[in-house]
Amino acid sequence: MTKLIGKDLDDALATTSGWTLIEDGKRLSKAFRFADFPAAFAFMTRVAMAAERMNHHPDWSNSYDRVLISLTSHDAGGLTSRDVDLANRIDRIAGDHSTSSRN
Ligand SMILES: C[C@H](O)[C@H](O)[C@H]1CNC2=NC(N)=NC(=O)C2=N1
Repeated sequence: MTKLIGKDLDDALATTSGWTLIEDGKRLSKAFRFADFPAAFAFMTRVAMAAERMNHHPDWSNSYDRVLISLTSHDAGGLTSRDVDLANRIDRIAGDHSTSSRN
């Protein structure tokens, strides 16, 4: 899988919503907030199953009703289409859990 840089990275990011580039464009990051811990953990459970199906996994942390997610392709040392696909999949799942998401 080739690393996304420059215009290819910009074009791919244009398909995502609310994700922030960090670490010199090597990682995408987004913070989510849910109604409570059970809602946050239900979201994480669904994302975990999607990640396992895609064989592409997030780096994330959870504090009560908040989940902080960052995505990178460890084997490519930067961002690939897998990260963009997973970001969009995560947003669809979050939408099902009526969250207020922000960077
Ligand atoms: C062995 C397994 O296929 C690899 O470790 C996969 C698993 N999930 C992964 N997830 C992410 N984010 N980056 C990877 O390089 C990666 N590699």
